[in-house]
Amino acid sequence: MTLTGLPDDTIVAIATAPGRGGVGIVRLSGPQSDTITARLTQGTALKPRHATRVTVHDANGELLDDGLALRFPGPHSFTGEDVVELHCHGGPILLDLVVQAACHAGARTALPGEFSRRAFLNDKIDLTQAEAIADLINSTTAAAARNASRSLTGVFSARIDALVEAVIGLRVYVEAAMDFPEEEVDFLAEGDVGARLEDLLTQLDAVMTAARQGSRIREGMKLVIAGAPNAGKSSLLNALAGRDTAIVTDVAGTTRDLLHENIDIDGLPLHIVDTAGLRDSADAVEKEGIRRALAEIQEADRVLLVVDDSHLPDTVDQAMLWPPGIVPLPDGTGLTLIRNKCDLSGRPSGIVATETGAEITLCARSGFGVETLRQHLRDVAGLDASVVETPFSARRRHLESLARARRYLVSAIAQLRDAGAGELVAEDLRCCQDQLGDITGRVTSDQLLGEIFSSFCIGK
Ligand SMILES: Nc1nc2c(c(=O)[nH]1)N(C=O)[C@@H](CNc1ccc(C(=O)N[C@@H](CCC(=O)O)C(=O)O)cc1)CN2
Ligand SMILES: Nc1nc2c(ncn2[C@@H]2O[C@H](COP(=O)(O)OP(=O)(O)OP(=O)(O)O)[C@@H](O)[C@H]2O)c(=O)[nH]1
Ligand SMILES: [Mg+2]
Repeated sequence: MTLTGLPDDTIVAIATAPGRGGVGIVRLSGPQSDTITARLTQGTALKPRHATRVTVHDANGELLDDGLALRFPGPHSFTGEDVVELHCHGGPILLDLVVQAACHAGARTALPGEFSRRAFLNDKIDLTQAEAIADLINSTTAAAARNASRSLTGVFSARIDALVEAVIGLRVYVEAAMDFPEEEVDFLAEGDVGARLEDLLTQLDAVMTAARQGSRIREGMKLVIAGAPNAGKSSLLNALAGRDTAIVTDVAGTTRDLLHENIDIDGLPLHIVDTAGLRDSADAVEKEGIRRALAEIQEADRVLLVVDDSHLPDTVDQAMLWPPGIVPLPDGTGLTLIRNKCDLSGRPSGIVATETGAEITLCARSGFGVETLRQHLRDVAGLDASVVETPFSARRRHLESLARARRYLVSAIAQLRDAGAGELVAEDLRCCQDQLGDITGRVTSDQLLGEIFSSFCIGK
């Protein structure tokens, strides 16, 4: 570390995906990038930001590869430091040899996320952008990738920065008012502070709604299909997945282990788990299957409780259907009752809202009515196209900070209304600003940085 807290060593890593490929890139970042590259390429001159044909050699001067080198002198590089990329042939053994040669010449191998971390430390990107890089790389649907790209270009950061600016504006005003204790109350009233706080709350809520959707698209929703044996759970999984992934038979107790399937509905990733039918069983294997089913239910965002509608009255108490003796659903877990086999019951397919959630009548075997379930899942995920202007990717971490910022803002509004106390309003606004600052990393602890960047892949 230098006195400024910025790193003074040079890191190296393979930047391309592990495994074989046409081309593989070894990237260096740090003050010795140029001298290390000169050793590897036997001193070939590199014009900044131009590709140059080079031969790459190991510590003994033996030829390793015929490739291209690309030099980005700091601060005009991805990390803000001197960066050199060696575009080699994409063989993993060869690329490792190039990395070893770089290390022999003075570099050290990078930790996961270390390139992005340096870009952050050099103010090239903020935290939401760094997280967007990881999200872009890890996204499993096109919608998630598009959202991450928008966060990377700073769409989310700009929304947070706008909120922070509004908070600062209010803080300045309120703190100025405190300098005139005699007229403080009038000052606050004249400045329309109450209305401005309310306005800020509206803006914050809009960002929260967008962030919640972004987080949903990023993380998806975990759906657990549960119910009595033979209700048609595996048939429903197959209908949602659009292929015969699970074994379906008329033998009660067909599914004994968990079956996982990942699909997406209009870009919303769904992690679906089919489970063993819940019943009292003496069979050791089935018992274990049921134990695993119950454990999955505890982790679910939503449970699809499948029942054979041909044995069911018109109105049912969902709680009564929950198999007796089975642990209740955790708070906050959504429940949708699926009346299956409507071809046998004769009930028209469709959806009705109930006190505790929704009831959907369908036929899993033919797929009739499954589209209604898909639409319902989009709705409960909050993916209402009318809600969001520009979607961006967001994480739980962001939602938590936004929620804390909101609590301080609500408290500030109450302090102003109930006590008219500028000092308390100012303190709440300061805390609110800190929470927002955590999102972009304007004020962030080292521990949080460690958590974020260590989840990256190496070479990023
Ligand atoms: N070969 C290669 N492809 C890549 C990257 C890379 O590092 N190398 N990237 C990285 O992971 C991404 C592109 N991101 C980049 C971001 C900034 C700069 C950069 O040089 N920024 C300078 C100059 C700005 C300019 O000229 O527009 C700067 O910010 O000052 C380069 C790449 C995706 N593709
Ligand atoms: N008529 C009709 N039969 C269905 C429907 N859905 C499933 N079945 C039949 O019901 C039987 C049980 O279906 P599964 O999907 O294996 O049921 P399950 O809930 O996974 O059963 P277990 O794995 O044993 O707990 C099979 O014979 C299916 O063909 C439906 O909508 N209509
Ligand atoms: Mg089954």
